[in-house]
Amino acid sequence: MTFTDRLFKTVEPVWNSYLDHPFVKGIGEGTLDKEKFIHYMKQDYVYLIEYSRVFAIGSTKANDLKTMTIFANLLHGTMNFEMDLHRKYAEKFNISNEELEATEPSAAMTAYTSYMISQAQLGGVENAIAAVLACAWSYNWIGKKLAEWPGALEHDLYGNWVQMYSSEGFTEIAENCIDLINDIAKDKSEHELKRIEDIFVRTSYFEYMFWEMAEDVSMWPVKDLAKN
Ligand SMILES: Cc1ncc(CO)c(N)n1
Repeated sequence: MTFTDRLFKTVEPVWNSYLDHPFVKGIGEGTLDKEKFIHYMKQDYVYLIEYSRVFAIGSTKANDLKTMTIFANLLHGTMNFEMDLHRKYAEKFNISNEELEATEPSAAMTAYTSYMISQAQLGGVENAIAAVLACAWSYNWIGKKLAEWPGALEHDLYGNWVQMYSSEGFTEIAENCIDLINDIAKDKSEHELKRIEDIFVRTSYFEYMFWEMAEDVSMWPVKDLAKN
């Protein structure tokens, strides 16, 4: 059993709950309210900007050129392949790239990305890959599941989302992350593996929180008291 086999067994119930989530089901069934999707895409764009920083930290923490290059390629793939999806959706919704980039961050987006960045900064390269793994892997896992749902790939609004996350290009990003953490885990003690596993579990919880934020179109759990 690989380390990622162990990780999947740990989080499988959490990941299965993504497929039951109304937002994810709405994408797969093509029934999602467009306004909820617009909120999600804007939050996800600024999420990916912060998430990209974790790949940059991973390159910094890498102990060899091969690993440094893997993180640099993942950074490039996220900024120039995955984020094009959001820019194309924004164009469809008449949202400029500048407006997209200036999206006000929600509490869930802030908490999730702050956790990933802090974990990556607090540890070695194993923390950086552990921090990003649930993100890339769970989306590819969801994308491939939804691709089997009738009409999901062809839906005129949400089909592109399912196509992206089930695509060969994104599968390569996810598999690069999986291969990297399995390689790094080879010489780690059980204590270290448990610590890395905890980061993966918490980021899997954060993924669910992000779906909740999208479904509820939420920002912060307090009124905008700071805004006069
Ligand atoms: C919140 C979130 N998790 C994972 C991915 C996949 O990169 C994404 N785009 N957004």
